[in-house]
Amino acid sequence: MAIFLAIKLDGKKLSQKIAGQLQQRVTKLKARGVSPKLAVILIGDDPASQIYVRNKRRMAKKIGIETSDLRLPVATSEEKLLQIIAELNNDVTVHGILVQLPLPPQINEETIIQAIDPLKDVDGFHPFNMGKLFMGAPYAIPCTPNGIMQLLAEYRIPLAGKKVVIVGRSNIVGRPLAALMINHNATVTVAHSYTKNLFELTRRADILVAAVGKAELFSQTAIKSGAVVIDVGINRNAAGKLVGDIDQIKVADIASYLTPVPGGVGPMTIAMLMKQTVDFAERSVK
Ligand SMILES: Nc1nc(=O)c2c([nH]1)NC[C@@H]1CN(c3ccc(C(=O)N[C@@H](CCC(=O)O)C(=O)O)cc3)C=[N+]21
Ligand SMILES: [Mg+2]
Repeated sequence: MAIFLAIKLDGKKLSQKIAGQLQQRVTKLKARGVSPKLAVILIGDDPASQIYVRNKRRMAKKIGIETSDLRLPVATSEEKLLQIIAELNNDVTVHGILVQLPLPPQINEETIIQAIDPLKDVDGFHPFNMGKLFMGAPYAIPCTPNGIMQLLAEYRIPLAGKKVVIVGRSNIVGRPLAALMINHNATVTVAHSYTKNLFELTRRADILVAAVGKAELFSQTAIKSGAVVIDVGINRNAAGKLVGDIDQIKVADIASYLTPVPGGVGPMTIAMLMKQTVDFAERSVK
């Protein structure tokens, strides 16, 4: 069996390169009197959402994108949230709207996602955008899957004809990533909690994407020698350390490429959110 020392798929580095490109586009937009603006709504105190909000504010500032962060109490009603979304939809100075998920139980996620103007839907979660994506003609692309695709492209990792196994079928990651991979001619399998003999399946993958939210679930026995491994998980282990769904140390010895946690998929998600906002702002003046 060949021994690999996985090459790091450096999301932090690529996200900084993308930020530099976006900065130039924002400068041009501002010269034309358009200041790209992203509105973020955060309800409650989901830990992953807190990290996301903090890091995206930082990157937006660096690029020159305006942000308005609205923090609402966990008891906020659906009616109130719908009213805020309607105001943002009608505000011509706002180019992108993002409502942090998950939402508290009194608010229906589907109702909220459908209320966002699809042309301002930076997450790409609206049925219009999901439908376009699944038909192979995307308008807005969900940020985490888009970030994964950009990272694979940067490292020239071919997708056509490759066996891709995605573990996790969320609307945020698994489902839209499957659509993108199909659009790039990969052969895609989506596994989930009902999948039988999970590791037998993942061991056949040329490219494995782990998006289940279970700390270090996948180790050497789950992975083919030389596989490309993408770790989407953000979990806390028993010691309170941020860890992915992949046992990074063990898998680094057999994978050909591996995304670290942190510094892999997370920063790419944010870079794609920024890119989507700038794309929307440019489309608003074209
Ligand atoms: N509508 C919606 N869209 C989302 O895309 C969405 C969401 N809601 N809710 C929460 C999850 C989670 N998420 C993260 C993105 C980046 C990092 C991130 O920056 N990660 C850094 C963490 C580094 C640090 O510890 O600061 C890294 O992996 O390197 C984390 C989490 C987006 N999500
Ligand atoms: Mg995301």
